[in-house]
Amino acid sequence: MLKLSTIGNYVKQTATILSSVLDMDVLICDNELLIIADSSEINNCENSCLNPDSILTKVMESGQSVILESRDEYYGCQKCSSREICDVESIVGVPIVFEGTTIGSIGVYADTPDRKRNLLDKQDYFIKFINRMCDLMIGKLVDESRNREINILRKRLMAIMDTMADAVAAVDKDGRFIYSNYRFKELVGSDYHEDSTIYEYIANKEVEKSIVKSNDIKNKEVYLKSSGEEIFCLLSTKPIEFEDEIIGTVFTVKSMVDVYREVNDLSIVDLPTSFDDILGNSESMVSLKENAKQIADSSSTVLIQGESGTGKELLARAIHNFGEYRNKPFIAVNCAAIPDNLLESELFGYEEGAFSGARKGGKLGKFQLAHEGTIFLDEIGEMPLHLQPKILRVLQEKEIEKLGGTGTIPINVRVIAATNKNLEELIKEGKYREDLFYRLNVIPFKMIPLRERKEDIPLLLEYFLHKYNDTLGKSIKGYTMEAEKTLTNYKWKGNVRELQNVVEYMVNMSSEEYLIYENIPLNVREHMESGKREEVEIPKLDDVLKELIQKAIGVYGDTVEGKTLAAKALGISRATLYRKLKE
Ligand SMILES: Nc1ncnc2c1ncn2[C@@H]1O[C@H](COP(=O)(O)OP(=O)(O)OP(=O)(O)O)[C@@H](O)[C@H]1O
Repeated sequence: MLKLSTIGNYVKQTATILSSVLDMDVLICDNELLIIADSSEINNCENSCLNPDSILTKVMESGQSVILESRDEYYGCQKCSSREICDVESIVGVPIVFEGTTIGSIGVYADTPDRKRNLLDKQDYFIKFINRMCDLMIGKLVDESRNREINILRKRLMAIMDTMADAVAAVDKDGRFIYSNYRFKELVGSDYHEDSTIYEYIANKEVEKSIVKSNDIKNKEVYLKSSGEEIFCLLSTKPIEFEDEIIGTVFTVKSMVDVYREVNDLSIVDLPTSFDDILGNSESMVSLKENAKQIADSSSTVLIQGESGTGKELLARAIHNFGEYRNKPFIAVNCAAIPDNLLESELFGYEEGAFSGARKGGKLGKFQLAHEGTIFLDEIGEMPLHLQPKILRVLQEKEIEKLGGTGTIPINVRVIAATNKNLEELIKEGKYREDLFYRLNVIPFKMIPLRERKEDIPLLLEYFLHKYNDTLGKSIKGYTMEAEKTLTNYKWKGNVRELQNVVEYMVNMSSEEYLIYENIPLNVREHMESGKREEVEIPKLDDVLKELIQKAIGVYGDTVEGKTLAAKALGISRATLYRKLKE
């Protein structure tokens, strides 16, 4: 609700003007009877309230103008305590009405017989004039309230803009700043000053076109000047239109590092692999993990070679997550899974209009997305010959060129490549560049196939049994000796991946307490070296008993006391022990 007190000074000026034009005292109060202005010097009762019996109360209640010809007519004056000292002869009271609601009233007081005559003679003129002044006050009040609303809106908008992660700035037709949010000032840094133009921070022909010709820009890669440096950013613009005229442009700028982070957060399933996930206690595996930990922080290129399913990707992820790279992106690209003609744009990205069907705004490549982190190039042996020099260039120059692009983009990524191919053989066959191989093979790792670390198989069998018990809601206790021996001696061509799949199959097939030989998939059973089931020697019970009793006596001694302790340890009575010894 509009309040007269909001424009207190204007109300006072109005009272003064009315008083001097009409040559009478003027009092203006609001609908709570608070006196906002009083022209009489004697009755300067600002901030005080009117008597509820006053004539202006009546005006407010009725919403009509009132003319009091003599104060004797009005009961409020008759019982007024100031009656003796009051010199008011007659009064004109006019309500101040806004949209049907009385928000205050104006009283004009005649304090001499001449003024009274004047007031009464020209009452119509007086009321008209006072009403006109009321209209002016209402107009002022509406303006004031609109200004307040605009200010509130502006403040809200600025608060919203300042919480935005993107840097936003609005400029006029000359590129001069009208507004820039907190992030924009932060990005530009100490160079920023309000009375500058956008051209001082982004020197780019398209930016000029966007302002002058009101062209939209969508995700254009540009350099933004920031505290004496240049930051690589993504820019979008939108013209500001008002009454069919372009009056400026809004710039939205994102630092490329933020863009990569956002895209990665949204699109990459981060598997928090650690070295503990790489199972294996064999000497070869322990030393491989130790060496890998050693180089986890290094920016040098790593090449992991090994048969399929030996854990190359697992190792790459563990290296990334172990060291300083762990909070940066890990981007995996399977070079064999992407068709040759798409691989280049996938790796390096493309500019808008690079080819027919290219997306508006272009596309970021995997190398850019991996900026400051690790790119895992799986199946690097499948890299087509024509792309090999481009990979070599990233490794050597640390920059990429987008498809259809004109300039180069600096890239800071650690490359981990993996292959199950013999790259040296490929070089001999002319299918692989020797220089690329040596550039990749800076820190080499060779994954050990399962058949060369058979001692790790029981551990893996145990681990995957637990895993699939959990997944499939079963509680199988273990493997029969026959099943375990068969699985341990099998030549795992598909390595851990194959073993894992076999255990999953067996857990699915079993309805017993233990996984048995018959649960093993047929193809594994058929490919056993001997072509028949593994023989498991079962010792005679009496022989086992004999061995255990001899062991216990060996530990506790062949005395009466020793035999008592041995019987206890074996969980049998002393009498049984003596009987067995006798037998
Ligand atoms: N040492 C290991 N401990 C536990 N799981 C492993 C181990 N090695 C491999 N695995 C598992 O085997 C599967 C295959 O592993 P991964 O993809 O890392 O192998 P790879 O050598 O990269 O295979 P490819 O050459 O086919 O890409 C995954 O499910 C992985 O978790």
